Amino acid sequence: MTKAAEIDIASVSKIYGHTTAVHAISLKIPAGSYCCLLGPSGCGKTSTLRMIAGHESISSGDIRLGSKVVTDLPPARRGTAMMFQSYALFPHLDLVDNVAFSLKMKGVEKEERRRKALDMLKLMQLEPYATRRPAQLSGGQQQRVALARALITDPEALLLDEPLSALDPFLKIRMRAELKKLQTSLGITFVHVTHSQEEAMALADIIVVMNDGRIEQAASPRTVFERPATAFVARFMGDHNVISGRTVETDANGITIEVNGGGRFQAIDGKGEIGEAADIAVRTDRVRLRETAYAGLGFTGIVQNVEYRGSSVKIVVNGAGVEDFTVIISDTEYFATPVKPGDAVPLSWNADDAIVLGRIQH
Ligand SMILES: Nc1ncnc2c1ncn2[C@@H]1O[C@H](COP(=O)(O)OP(=O)(O)OP(=O)(O)O)[C@@H](O)[C@H]1O
Repeated sequence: MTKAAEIDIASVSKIYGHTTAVHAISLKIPAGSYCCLLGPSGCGKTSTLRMIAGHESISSGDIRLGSKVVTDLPPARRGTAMMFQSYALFPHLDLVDNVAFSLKMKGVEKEERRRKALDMLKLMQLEPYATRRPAQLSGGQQQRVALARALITDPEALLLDEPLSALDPFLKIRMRAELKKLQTSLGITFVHVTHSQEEAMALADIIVVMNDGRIEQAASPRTVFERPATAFVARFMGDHNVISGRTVETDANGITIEVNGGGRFQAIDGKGEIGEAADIAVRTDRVRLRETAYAGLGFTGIVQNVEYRGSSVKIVVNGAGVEDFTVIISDTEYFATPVKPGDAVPLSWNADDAIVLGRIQH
């Protein structure tokens, strides 16, 4: 099982009646990569996954798996396999028959499909439970049966719809590591739908952040986190302050924006037209407290709230026309000289910790 296929989604839309769930998205998922489709409820990630699987028709556009256009092929002929959120196991069948089910549908004769199912159960370390029914297993074991059942068809790509959501937090983290290990050892393309940025960061080679049926950014976890393309991505990934204003200056290094009724802020790495609405992002953990701000790279604000988090402390500040500006500092730094609500504190950051965010048309 070493074959893997690139998935090429070209200008694909999904329209349900009057609702456009997916707006002409284009995306190439490299062969053998772990891709997470990430976004809030209703952003179109499940529709996208189901169109790749063939469980949902494609309203317009094309999907290729490797060199094959699969747009109009039924699920079983695409070379993909899907693992459902609820696992969709048959309660009255034992594990061998659950796992062998799709081979039975394909007309594979009994001995061969039992042998393949047992091999698959062995791969998932479920061999001792082969004669049990799903209800006699733990949540994590049921998930492994669902994986075995999807993988028995020897797919080029495995599609997973919120595969960890039914598990308790402890098991979720353990199964997450197992999924990653499995993907690495099989070498096939995984596409995994999740609304958890932490899960996507932990697993993915490519994170595709979706919002309102569109792709806001598709890049490595590090790029998505350190260089969010849009205000939506910066907010959704968390740990960024988004400052919105209008561009008042531009130069080769970037732009300066002015916040409505407030201060001016510089950011690198972006372009803008004078007078245009613009957003910049500043990492919450890159802001320094009590160092005097120099032009455009900080401001003095009033502390609104202080939250102790153990190894760090979260401080929320208002000032210069910016509300709820969040600063995360280490517990050591905080307790050396604590601040409290009502205190005025200067904040500053380095030029390369403020980046210009793009806007996409909705
Ligand atoms: N069968 C359907 N008929 C009509 N509208 C649908 C159908 N399925 C999904 N939608 C709508 O399409 C949009 C995208 O749904 P989709 O399930 O793809 O989102 P999602 O990002 O996977 O959300 P969730 O995380 O809640 O599953 C939503 O507005 C949803 O209400």
